[in-house]
Amino acid sequence: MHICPLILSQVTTISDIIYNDRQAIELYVREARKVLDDLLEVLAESLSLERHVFIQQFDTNESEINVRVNYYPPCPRPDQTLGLTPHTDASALTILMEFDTSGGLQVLKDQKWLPVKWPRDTLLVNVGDMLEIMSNGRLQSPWHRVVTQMDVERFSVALFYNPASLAEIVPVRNTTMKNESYKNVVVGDYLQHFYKISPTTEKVAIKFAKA
Ligand SMILES: O=C(O)CCC(=O)C(=O)O
Ligand SMILES: [Fe+2]
Repeated sequence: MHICPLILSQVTTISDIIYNDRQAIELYVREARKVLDDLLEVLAESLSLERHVFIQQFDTNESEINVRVNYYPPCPRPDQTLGLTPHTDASALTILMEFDTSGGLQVLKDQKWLPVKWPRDTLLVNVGDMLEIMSNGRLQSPWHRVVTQMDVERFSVALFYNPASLAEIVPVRNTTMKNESYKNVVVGDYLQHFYKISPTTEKVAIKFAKA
């Protein structure tokens, strides 16, 4: 469901009909945006960068928030069926909410799929490709997937935070650091590329933004 900018969100979607509570979602989105903006500043500081380097790339009126509701029904053959295929999020940051603690989200680390530890009643924040590009690789978007389970259904809500579609994101540069591997990229161009080649079997979409 497209939420921000508001001008694009007037269309009634199937999610409106199913969840019938747009106001609650909009309130959630407003509050989430504050948390995300704080996080962008704190993440920059944690990398010894100027506090504003990431957040300045998000226009207050034009930056985009999209919400996806994921439903994973119980599955008789979890060994043969994934809930969500392996991917990175194209966003800058994603906030994930799940409605029970049944698990299912996994992240690839050292070539192994590991269950993500997700304490009850907590939100999970995921770094997406656009923040990897903006941070010039100092932050990495994880390759993740969701597995199904035989007797358990699961809901999650993913909130994706992106700079405006026409914005050109600019990777931070620091001549004393190695690994300056990304170039400027227009958000809309990146998204178009990302969805054109997705799904993939490894993290290839982001090569589009390599210098
Ligand atoms: O369901 C989850 O926990 C993860 C969802 C996710 O990765 C996504 O929607 O991009
Ligand atoms: Fe994801």
